[in-house]
Amino acid sequence: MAVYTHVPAEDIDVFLARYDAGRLVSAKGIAEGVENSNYLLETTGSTDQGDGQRFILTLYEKRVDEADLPFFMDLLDHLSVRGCRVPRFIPDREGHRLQHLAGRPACLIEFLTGISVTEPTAAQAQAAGMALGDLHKAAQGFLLERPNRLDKRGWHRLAARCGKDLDQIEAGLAQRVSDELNWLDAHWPEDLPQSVIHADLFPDNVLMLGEQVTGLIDFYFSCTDIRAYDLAVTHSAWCFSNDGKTFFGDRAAALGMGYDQAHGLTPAERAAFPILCRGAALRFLLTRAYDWINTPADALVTRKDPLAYRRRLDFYAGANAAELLGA
Ligand SMILES: Nc1ncnc2c1ncn2[C@@H]1O[C@H](COP(=O)(O)OP(=O)(O)OP(=O)(O)O)[C@@H](O)[C@H]1O
Ligand SMILES: N[C@@H](CCO)C(=O)O
Repeated sequence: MAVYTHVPAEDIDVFLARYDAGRLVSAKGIAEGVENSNYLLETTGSTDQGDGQRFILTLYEKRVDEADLPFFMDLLDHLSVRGCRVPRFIPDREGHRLQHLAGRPACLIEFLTGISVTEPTAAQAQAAGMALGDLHKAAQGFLLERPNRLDKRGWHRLAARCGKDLDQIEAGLAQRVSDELNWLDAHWPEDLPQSVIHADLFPDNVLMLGEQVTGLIDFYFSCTDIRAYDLAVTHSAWCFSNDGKTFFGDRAAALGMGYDQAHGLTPAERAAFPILCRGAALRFLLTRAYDWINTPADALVTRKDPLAYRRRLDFYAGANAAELLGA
């Protein structure tokens, strides 16, 4: 589930009155997601904003810093103007995109159609690769910057906060993480091109109709970092079974092909790709491990399995760029 903050329908109706979005017809809490509270709103509205008369209402909970919201808002406007299917933040009649509701920062957001796939096909992975390449092209010229709090230094901080509790998840995991951090410190590429990246392009953040991408959502980790690292994150999320036990080479080759069609990797990015994938695997291993350790087992939020990413890490540690991206 992801409705941490319950808002009475009457309050949503009052909130909506600030916008040219019509009156509330229904408000349903959205179960998916773990970070924020999301509602799907239907309105009577006559408006040229949003897709039909549906909107997303997001209340920001723990990990999103209110001070970062202008970066996300301006980024989505920039990408949208350049043809990317991303949800814009909707301004109220006075031009304000950021509001407060039930004591939380809250925004009304464009609704995009589509569903997120759970078992992507190679053709869907190719479409996701193209959409990521298009995003990187469209991001050129976006001048705002946001540091990646989950960069290598952030991984060290997270590992320190998890400490020996990592061994409660799996015997030897604390040492494994420490060894990997040392290896990445010695090998992480420092001179690859940087840009704004999505940084969390999992299948649940890509809306699709069949093999067409209809929307990229959940930009709340977007930041400035190594551009090819974004492809590594996407690779880690799209090219394995959920438990990380099976690598799907056909999806990986298709993802790489799609990215090449839209943007492409330089030889240096390609050579560094296995290292970037190790970093991506460690990043999700650590955030999942931190949540695992700090979320009670009986909490309403389903904890994601950190070991699914330890297995990916093992795989990446033995792989070369040709295996990961197709010849
Ligand atoms: N603009 C949108 N258009 C259509 N559906 C959306 C939109 N934004 C969010 N959703 C729906 O809400 C769900 C949760 O959104 P989102 O992924 O942003 O939540 P979150 O709490 O940030 O979760 P997480 O970070 O765990 O992915 C999505 O899976 C999707 O079903
Ligand atoms: N995509 C992340 C969760 C939130 O970003 C994961 O699967 O661990």
